[in-house]
Amino acid sequence: MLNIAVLVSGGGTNLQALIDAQHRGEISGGKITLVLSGKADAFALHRAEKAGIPTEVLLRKSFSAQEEYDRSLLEILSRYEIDLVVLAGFMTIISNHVVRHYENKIINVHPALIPSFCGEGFYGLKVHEAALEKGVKVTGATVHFVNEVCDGGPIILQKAVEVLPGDTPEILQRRVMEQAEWKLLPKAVSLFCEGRIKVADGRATIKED
Ligand SMILES: Nc1nc2c(c(=O)[nH]1)N[C@@H](CN(C=O)c1ccc(C(=O)N[C@@H](CCC(=O)O)C(=O)O)cc1)CN2
Ligand SMILES: NCC(=O)N[C@@H]1O[C@H](COP(=O)([O-])[O-])[C@@H](O)[C@H]1O
Repeated sequence: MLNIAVLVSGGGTNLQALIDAQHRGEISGGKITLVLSGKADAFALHRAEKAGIPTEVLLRKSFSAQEEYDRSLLEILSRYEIDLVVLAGFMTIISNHVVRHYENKIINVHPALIPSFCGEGFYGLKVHEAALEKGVKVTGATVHFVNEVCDGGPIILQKAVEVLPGDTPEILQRRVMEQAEWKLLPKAVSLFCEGRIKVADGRATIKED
């Protein structure tokens, strides 16, 4: 059974999708054993506590040096014997040092079809604001491994979502969450725990069941 840490910063709807999938028995071979928040007031922490999952808070601004933050993050992940790290609305860029410790063992969900609307500065509603500003007719969500490049890691799963006339960033965000993020992330975590994701030449492939 793999130990899964879910890193959060906000409302935690993607965390909730993972918790619900686990309760439905859809994440075979893995268990959420830690929720770590980058913000002390994240509602995601309440979702974890309600589900009986241990929580930790680690604030980047509490550390003067990146190395100290990295050391603390790695110590927590080691203490909980974490095998897979899931970034579910986590808004801190993970350093190369930490990425190297968990190469192809950190999964992130991004609310756009990478390589569109991604990278530094593209997070939360800002992603959907950019999509609407550009006038795209289709957007979606991407689940990918995390590497040194923000949103640049091997793509695991993607799902397209229609942009509709009259969409606001909030309406579009909700549709992308409902139709894509909350389906893709549990699926990707389950595939990882089943050992069905292989990475070669910077690309991820899914082994047939
Ligand atoms: N090494 C990596 N770290 C992280 C990745 C990644 O792909 N590689 N993904 C992000 C999540 N994310 C997009 O999916 C993302 C998060 C945050 C930002 C961003 O620009 N953040 C701001 C600060 C925002 C805040 O503190 O409220 C910033 O760094 O200036 C872009 C993309 C998680 N980490
Ligand atoms: N670049 C990262 C990023 O923008 N992540 C996005 O933040 C939101 C978190 O919502 P949640 O806390 O309700 O899961 C989600 O839409 C997620 O895709």
